[in-house]
Amino acid sequence: MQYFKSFYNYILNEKELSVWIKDIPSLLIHWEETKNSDFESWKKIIKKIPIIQSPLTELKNQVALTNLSECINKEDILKLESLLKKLSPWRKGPFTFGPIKINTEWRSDWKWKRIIRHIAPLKNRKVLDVGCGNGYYMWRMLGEEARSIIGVDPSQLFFSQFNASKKLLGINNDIYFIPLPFEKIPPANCFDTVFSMGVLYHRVSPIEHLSQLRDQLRPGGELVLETMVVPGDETTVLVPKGRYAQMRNVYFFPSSKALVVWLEKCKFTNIKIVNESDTTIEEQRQTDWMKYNSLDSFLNSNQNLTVEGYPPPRRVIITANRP
Ligand SMILES: Nc1ncnc2c1ncn2[C@@H]1O[C@H](C[S@+](CC[C@H]([NH3+])C(=O)[O-])CC(=O)[O-])[C@@H](O)[C@H]1O
Repeated sequence: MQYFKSFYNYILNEKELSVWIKDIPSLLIHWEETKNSDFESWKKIIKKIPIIQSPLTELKNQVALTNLSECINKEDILKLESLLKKLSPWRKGPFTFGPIKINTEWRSDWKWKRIIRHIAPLKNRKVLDVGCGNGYYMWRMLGEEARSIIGVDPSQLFFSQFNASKKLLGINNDIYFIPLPFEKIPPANCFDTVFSMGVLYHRVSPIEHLSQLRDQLRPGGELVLETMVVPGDETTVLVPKGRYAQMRNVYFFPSSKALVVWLEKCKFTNIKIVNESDTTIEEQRQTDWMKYNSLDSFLNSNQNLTVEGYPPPRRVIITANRP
């Protein structure tokens, strides 16, 4: 409950989100009761993170707390760095907390750069980020002056990383993380922009996922969809037999053209492929903050196939509207 008090206040005051009041609190009570064993230690780490008085933040061009060195001494900065390291692996970022640079597995800022120029300006929009990871993009959305941002992701580690960065950045805007699987969230038909980035290939039923995204949007609202694709025409879809680039729980990798057909089937309009690019080993790599293997270990020696023999990772960004 302690985590969700302000979120409940927010949805109680947002008429269009009041449909969530019936189901979400009971789902979150169940979540509280079934948290994994590491969560308690992550909670203790977050408790030890200092509250910064008058933090100066930068969210438009990066996620940064710029005046940390002026607020706490060198020794406390080292302590803070070791606390944050205990929340590893940090996959999405980077984050700059004064002299502490969280060099994450992904250069998520590069993806944001590819996306931001193609989407409806987020200023004053009500935004939903499905599969929000540790919330990196939520901070960037706030940097674009979105009115409110709700992220949904079942990972308890990412929820903890979000809470750590929220505490450090000292931000009390309407920005909330719901640690549940998206499929459990009732349709609200009210968001101005819904993001689904890096989630579709994890879904057993991608058409259902697209329909659920549509049903969170208001009429005319914008979907920003980012997912992995394979080369091919409208009829091409790869369903890997086992893993893909060593990832488990992956199901459908359509071509971009096939994905457009899926979106049409879900009645989206104004469908635009705005970017398609190969993922490089510079964008996804092992760092001090993510010490497990990364993309270069998941490709063959020529880097022209995954270790399983599939086409290497390529990602598309598509925008579309709910009619
Ligand atoms: N059922 C689900 N409901 C909601 N989230 C889920 C579900 N299943 C998995 N996830 C979450 O979806 C995210 C997929 S990563 C993309 C992160 C960010 N969006 C990015 O674009 O970097 C993949 C990637 O690395 O691209 C993870 O945070 C999962 O916990």
